[in-house]
Amino acid sequence: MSNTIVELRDVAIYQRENLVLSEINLSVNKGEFVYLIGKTGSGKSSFMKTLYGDLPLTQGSGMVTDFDLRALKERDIPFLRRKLGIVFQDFNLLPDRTINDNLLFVLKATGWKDKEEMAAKIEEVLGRVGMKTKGFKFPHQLSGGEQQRVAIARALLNDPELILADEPTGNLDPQTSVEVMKVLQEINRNGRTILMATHDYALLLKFPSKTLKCDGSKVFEVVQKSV
Ligand SMILES: Nc1ncnc2c1ncn2[C@@H]1O[C@H](COP(=O)(O)OP(=O)(O)OP(=O)(O)O)[C@@H](O)[C@H]1O
Repeated sequence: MSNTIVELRDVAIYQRENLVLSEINLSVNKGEFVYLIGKTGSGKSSFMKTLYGDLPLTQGSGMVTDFDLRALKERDIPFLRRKLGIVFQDFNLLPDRTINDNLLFVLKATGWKDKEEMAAKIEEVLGRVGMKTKGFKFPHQLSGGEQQRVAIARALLNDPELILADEPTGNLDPQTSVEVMKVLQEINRNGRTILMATHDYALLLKFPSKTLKCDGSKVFEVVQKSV
């Protein structure tokens, strides 16, 4: 089996007719933790959207897990998304139901049927993010950091091959950001591949890892200076 989770060759990314990024050549291997950095408007979100099939790939070639992005049809997208865990800046939890029911909703929507298996899975993912005892709460009863932990737990439900996190600490204070980051690091240590877009350079210094930068419509790997 291939060790590569993401492979982009000569990719250009457009928003409508505007070229956002071009000549992208990169791969992400299984088990890596990769940052995607760059100024606001440099194309980080467009890059992430291309990987999860929200922005069609029209130029170059791209593979994400075993999906060919150029050949991706509308009907393939739910299947691609099942191989991915996606975490956003705003936690996107459904406000009208408890944490357990938020997770149950996703399991049912992705084809799970067995009640006991679903309950066990929910307990497992909440345990991984340190939220096992809070499943009965509603999102508004949790802090931002706790809501983001739940969003990460939700991303883990279908054992994704790749976690795409777009500014996951963007709405959190510095200390809470570090806590959420530790959760992501732990998940990565357990073997999961993570690609995280961020503009939080303090986190990069605290948790150094492979870093890709969007700048001047290019994406390139940067070598972090040691602190
Ligand atoms: N739906 C859209 N339609 C047209 N242009 C868009 C759209 N979304 C983004 N853009 C443009 O594409 C470029 C890249 O935006 P993108 O959101 O990918 O940047 P970003 O690096 O994620 O920025 P931020 O850190 O502010 O989220 C910007 O010039 C933006 O104005």
